[in-house]
Amino acid sequence: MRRKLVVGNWKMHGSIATNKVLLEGVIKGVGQARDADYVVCVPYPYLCQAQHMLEGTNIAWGAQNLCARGDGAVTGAVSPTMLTDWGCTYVIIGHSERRMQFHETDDTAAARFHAAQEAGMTPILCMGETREERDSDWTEFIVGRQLDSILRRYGPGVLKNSILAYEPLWAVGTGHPATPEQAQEVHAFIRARIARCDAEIAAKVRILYGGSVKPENAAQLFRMPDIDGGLIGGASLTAESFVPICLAANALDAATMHWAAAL
Ligand SMILES: O=C[C@H](O)COP(=O)(O)O
Repeated sequence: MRRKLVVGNWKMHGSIATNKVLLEGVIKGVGQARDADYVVCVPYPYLCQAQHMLEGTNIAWGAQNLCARGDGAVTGAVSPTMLTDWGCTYVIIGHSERRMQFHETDDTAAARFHAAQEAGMTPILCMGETREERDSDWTEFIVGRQLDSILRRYGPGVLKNSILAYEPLWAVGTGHPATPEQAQEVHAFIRARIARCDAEIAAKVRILYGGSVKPENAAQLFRMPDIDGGLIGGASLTAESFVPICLAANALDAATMHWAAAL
């Protein structure tokens, strides 16, 4: 039984004042929701604020990127141990915005994925195809390549302590999410590809869907058999939209767990 997980990715949004309102609302809204896991990935300058406000709650915090190297002469970079110093337990790796706008590659994503694990964090590896790639029927090729960049370097064992996220670029920030069936198809493909290496790990790894998830569509997406929660961008910026998404995951998980326990 895979526990549902909802991760908010604030991207480059926030201020000390607005974060305070948002986090207070999220703590109030999901503080009692213990049947799923919740994380917020905040911009670096707000890690201190996240730690201060979330320590001792059921909401974890993380970063949106890291440098694969240890402390050293790398101007502008943030090392894995700097993140763990602020209590980060998760870090997003290979988000499409990093790949497109900062020229990050499968190779650099793999190195950062590994560095995050070495520092004791759980990396959230993002994968997904563009609209053109989907229209050319390349979805499995692109997502398979992104997944294989990790598998072929480190083997399936590294997926024990990691999260995968399918985020089709055509759905990110567009208001046009993948249908539950479209997302399920790719999630099932990812799981089957891992199962070729290790069936047990494939059955256990959590695969999130990201791309225009809203309170209105979250439950339908999360109900699909291979979708284990969501990576939420725009809708994670207010408690009014993020909390219902978190609660959708919580309610589904609670219902599924009670059902499974009754068998
Ligand atoms: O990391 C989050 C994704 O990029 C999804 O963003 P979105 O929910 O604004 O579409």
